[in-house]
Amino acid sequence: MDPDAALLAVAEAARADAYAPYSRFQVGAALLCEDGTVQRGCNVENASYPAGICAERTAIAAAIAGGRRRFRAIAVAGPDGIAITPCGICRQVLSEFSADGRLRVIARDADGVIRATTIGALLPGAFGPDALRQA
Ligand SMILES: O=c1ccn([C@H]2C[C@H](O)[C@@H](CO)O2)c(=O)[nH]1
Ligand SMILES: [Zn+2]
Repeated sequence: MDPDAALLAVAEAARADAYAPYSRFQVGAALLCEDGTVQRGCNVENASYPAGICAERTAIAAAIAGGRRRFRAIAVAGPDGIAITPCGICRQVLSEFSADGRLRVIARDADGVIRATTIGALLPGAFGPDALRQA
């Protein structure tokens, strides 16, 4: 199987773990780490709505907590027929761990076609760790 399709299949499986009783919009993520491991993520909502966290960030947090900080790609999957693209907060968080902006971001478009881009294309001119080092 094509590597993007394989990673997306993990993201699609991860949707089943989503805790999304409020939006009923289940999202799964699969984060390919530089060591070849794949960390799953899913959205985790909360009765206090703003406390909810997206699938992309649960995957990042779990990977970091597991000692992995270098990532190659992330695949994200939502309900069939709906194009998913990481929200602004997730773009910022993903960008923190992709100094060169080359982290690959994979998802299906509304027609189900697999599309890949980079975090640098999704968040050009990102504010990053370098800015704080210069202060
Ligand atoms: O890329 C996305 C977009 C949305 N969501 C979640 C947040 C919320 O729980 C629900 C509806 O926005 O979907 C994600 O996890 N990732
Ligand atoms: Zn998000």
